[in-house]
Amino acid sequence: MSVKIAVLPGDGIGKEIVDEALKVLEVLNRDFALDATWEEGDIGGVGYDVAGDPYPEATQKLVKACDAVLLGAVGGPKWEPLDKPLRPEAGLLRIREDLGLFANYRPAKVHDQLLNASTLKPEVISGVDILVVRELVSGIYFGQPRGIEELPNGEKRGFNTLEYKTSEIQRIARKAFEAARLRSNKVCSIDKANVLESTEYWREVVTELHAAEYADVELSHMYVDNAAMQLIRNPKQFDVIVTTNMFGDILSDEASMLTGSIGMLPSASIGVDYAMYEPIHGSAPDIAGQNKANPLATILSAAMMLRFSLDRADLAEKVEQAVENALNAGIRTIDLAEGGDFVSCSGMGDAICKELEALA
Ligand SMILES: NC(=O)c1ccc[n+]([C@@H]2O[C@H](COP(=O)([O-])OP(=O)(O)OC[C@H]3O[C@@H](n4cnc5c(N)ncnc54)[C@H](O)[C@@H]3O)[C@@H](O)[C@H]2O)c1
Ligand SMILES: CC(C)[C@H](C(=O)O)[C@@H](O)C(=O)O
Ligand SMILES: [Mg+2]
Repeated sequence: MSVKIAVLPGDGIGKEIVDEALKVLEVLNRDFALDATWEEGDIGGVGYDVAGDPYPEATQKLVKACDAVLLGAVGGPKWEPLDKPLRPEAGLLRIREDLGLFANYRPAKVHDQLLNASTLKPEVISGVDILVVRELVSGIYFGQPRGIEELPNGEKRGFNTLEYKTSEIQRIARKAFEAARLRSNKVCSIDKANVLESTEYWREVVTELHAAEYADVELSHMYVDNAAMQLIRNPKQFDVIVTTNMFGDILSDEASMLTGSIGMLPSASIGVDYAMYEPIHGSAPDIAGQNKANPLATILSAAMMLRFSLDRADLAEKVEQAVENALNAGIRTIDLAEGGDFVSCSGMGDAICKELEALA
């Protein structure tokens, strides 16, 4: 069956890393009977430059006409002076909202070959396999009112609103419990229920849903400040983490360093009708255009796309195996190299393609 992918490279390293994932898809088309086509669209700063909008209308149409979306990254200093709604990040938030991508899966799995690439001790991280399930279309990112206003005394005030509705908490918690059943059957819900009413309510809803429908899953709750510490102290205690939009953003970047580099963490953002796949990292302006970014997070995001949207779990496994094999062979991008030899971004893409070809 032929499938069509909307490819949105975006800004900074976005094009470099997405190009490597496309090379991998080309090998799958050629040697593994994948029948995928793709069409590129603009998002983020590139969208603003081309169409005056970080989520242009043409992109809105394209993504809705495809089976899945593969995105690189958005943002960069060039667009920081723009008004908020025109900035690249606003485009990313709009595509997530427009496609209803409420569940963001961010797996942090430590590869044994990279134990020494992490800044943490090998014995602390060996065997770590955490799935962060981040709520993606609500919370403080989207709450109203928000803004920056002038007060009567001439001082200014910036404000955002953190809110969660019952249905929004239930649907993300459901996804976390269901994911846990396919893993080690443990969910840790992370909140700040001791201070914030919105997450006090989050805890209440998660607890009720658990009792009513998921009592077979082990559920614990943790405050986010403790969770940030526990992730470093003893990350192996976690299986599935479910949390709010902002806490999930922060904790997933933290969890990425257990794996050695933020360049390793893929993600899947899933809604009812659409799905998008993107690395968790940003556009890395400090290394953009230098062919040295790690493309593995994007290649592994493409693997998640094969599994969840394209009904090709068999090919997802091949890609993941090819990544394992390349790492086993000692291939490293600079972020993983521990001061030793390294390959370029395209060199890593080539190495994965070569390993894939060997699996055909
Ligand atoms: N999903 C997204 O598109 C997304 C995510 C985060 C940040 N951003 C945007 O990206 C821009 C830069 O943000 P930032 O610097 O805070 O975060 P970042 O994730 O872009 O970079 C943080 C650090 O990690 C490194 N890094 C990131 N990805 C890497 C990779 N694949 N290989 C090797 N090293 C990598 C960078 O070089 C940098 O030193 C901002 O405009 C921000 O808004 C976008
Ligand atoms: C760029 C930004 C809007 C985005 C977020 O905060 O969700 C990013 O940090 C991410 O993790 O995808
Ligand atoms: Mg982030």
